[in-house]
Amino acid sequence: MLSPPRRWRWIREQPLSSISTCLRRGLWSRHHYLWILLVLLVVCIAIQTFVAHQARTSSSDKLTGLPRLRFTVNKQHLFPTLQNIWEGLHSESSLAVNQDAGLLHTETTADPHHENEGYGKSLDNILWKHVDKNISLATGSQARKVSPGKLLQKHGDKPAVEVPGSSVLHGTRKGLIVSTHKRLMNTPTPSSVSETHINSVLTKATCNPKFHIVFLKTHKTASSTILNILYRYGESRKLTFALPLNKHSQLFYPFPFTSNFVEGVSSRSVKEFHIMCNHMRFRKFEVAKVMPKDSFYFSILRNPVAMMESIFIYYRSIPAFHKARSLDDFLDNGWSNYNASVGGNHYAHNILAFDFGFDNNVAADAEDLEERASMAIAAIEQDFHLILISEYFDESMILLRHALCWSLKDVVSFKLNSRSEQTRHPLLPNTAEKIKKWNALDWRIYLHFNTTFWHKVDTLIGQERMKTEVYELRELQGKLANTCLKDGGAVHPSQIKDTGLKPFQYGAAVIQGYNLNPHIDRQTKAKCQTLITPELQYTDRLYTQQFPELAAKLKKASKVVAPQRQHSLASARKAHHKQFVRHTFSNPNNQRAPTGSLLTHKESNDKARML
Ligand SMILES: Nc1ncnc2c1ncn2[C@@H]1O[C@H](COP(=O)(O)OS(=O)(=O)O)[C@@H](OP(=O)(O)O)[C@H]1O
Repeated sequence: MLSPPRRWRWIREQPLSSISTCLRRGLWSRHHYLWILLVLLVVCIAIQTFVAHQARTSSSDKLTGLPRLRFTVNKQHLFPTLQNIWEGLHSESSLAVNQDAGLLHTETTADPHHENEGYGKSLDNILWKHVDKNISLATGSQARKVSPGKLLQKHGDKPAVEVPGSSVLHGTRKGLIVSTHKRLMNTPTPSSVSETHINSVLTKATCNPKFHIVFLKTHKTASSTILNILYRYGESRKLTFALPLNKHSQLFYPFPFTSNFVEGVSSRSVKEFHIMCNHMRFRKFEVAKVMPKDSFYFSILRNPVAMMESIFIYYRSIPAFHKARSLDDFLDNGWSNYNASVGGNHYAHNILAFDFGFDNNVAADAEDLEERASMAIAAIEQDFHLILISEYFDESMILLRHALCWSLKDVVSFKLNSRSEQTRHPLLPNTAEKIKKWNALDWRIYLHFNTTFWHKVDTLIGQERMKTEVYELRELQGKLANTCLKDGGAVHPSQIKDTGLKPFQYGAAVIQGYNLNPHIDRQTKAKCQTLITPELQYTDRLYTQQFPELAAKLKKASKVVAPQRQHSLASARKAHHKQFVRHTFSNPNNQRAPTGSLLTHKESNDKARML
């Protein structure tokens, strides 16, 4: 062993050419601690670089759908989504939540819907490619251009329908104080989830599109436009609809819904229904017999003031309105003109409450009005995941698309079932107040859900994001109108060239429709046509696709009746319907059915007029 001074000398005397010698020299030099620090520094930098690289890789994995984890980890469990939160909050127990989430996950990977997704997408792509082409053409001066505003009324800052009293309504946009509110605070709603959590969900989330859906189609609330969205979504993905028995257009409204109103239930010919969306008088326990447990329930409400103006024109022929010279005349003599036990009169009084399955006959000064309103609101909160607002249709679509985990393109639409200006009647200043009083139950329900709607917007989406998405949606709709429509907007029914696309006309209303742009190719035309196909024709088509044999039988039956009667189709259905209803309502359990005509306004009329 060399002593330290001799060791330094020996190292210094070694040739510098060798690296090991160099290192040894450094380490054994008097500044060797500096070398140790340098090495530690290099190691630290290397570790940091490695960690940063790993983080980048994993975040890009999340964005691309976690490809590395896909086969081993359930994404839903990694990042709770907006959709999960909605479901979770409405499930009856945490156990149920877990079961449902598991169910959804299994179905999402195993369901033919997902295998078929490409089918729908490829057809959609044809349309969207065409739209994009049109946009680039539209930048040239020759192109027809339609602003989003021409096709759809702008909402948000301005009410969709200017009715006296709408300022009152807009005053309540956020600031509702309904006596029922406190009581309902304990009801779990999506709004009770913290905003921070939701925002983090919105930025990180991946989610699975929902396709088990129940839409309660309320009256005169823009529900036909939503029906069209659901029909298109389902048809392009080959989903199964819970359609009315015997090719009816409605689920035997106004009778309280019963599971055997649905085609394929009694015969057990349909294994699973994906979407239920035709008019019905809601009864949750009966709907639940038909629809999967994890179904998403939603509906739409409209300001009862604007709604009543629409109803008065559309259902002008119901007994309650018969004698009235005007809406004011009816409202001034409401109770003397209105007999609740006469068929069809339910349209005239608290129709929203009626459609949701409640007793609609309550006076504004009734002692139990507040209690009944609270109960109705609590029941709706319990049964429905989301309640949309017609006045804010575009905002509603954004909320819906997030809840269902759908794309923006999935919720584009053209306004359907809209009256021409000539059949709209401006209301006198105090008429709005009279309507609120006459429909006191509906008014309370509407106020409550108008508030929860905006609360959801604030907590789940945020005002800024909502504005951006509404803008994008309107842009898309404008572009779609440029591609699909002749003259870019709705026309008087007499101007509709293709009679198969003419909407059903009823009462004193003139319901507008659309003409297709004649300069589009066949495939694009087929796709555009789905956007403007009215409710009755589309329901007919889906029934024929889903039940070809039954549809053929019904067609044959109607041909037999045809020579005897002009109104062949309606008559055949009427016979089937009467027989069915007699059978169904001879059961004492179904005695809740209201009296009056067995057929609804749409069904009792001559469909041949329109088909
Ligand atoms: N996108 C959009 N935004 C706002 N409002 C809309 C939209 N689509 C339809 N509508 C209006 O909704 C009314 C028709 O409602 P429904 O389709 O539910 O009627 S029906 O009960 O099925 O007959 C009807 O109202 P009125 O025109 O006042 O009668 C339509 O104009």
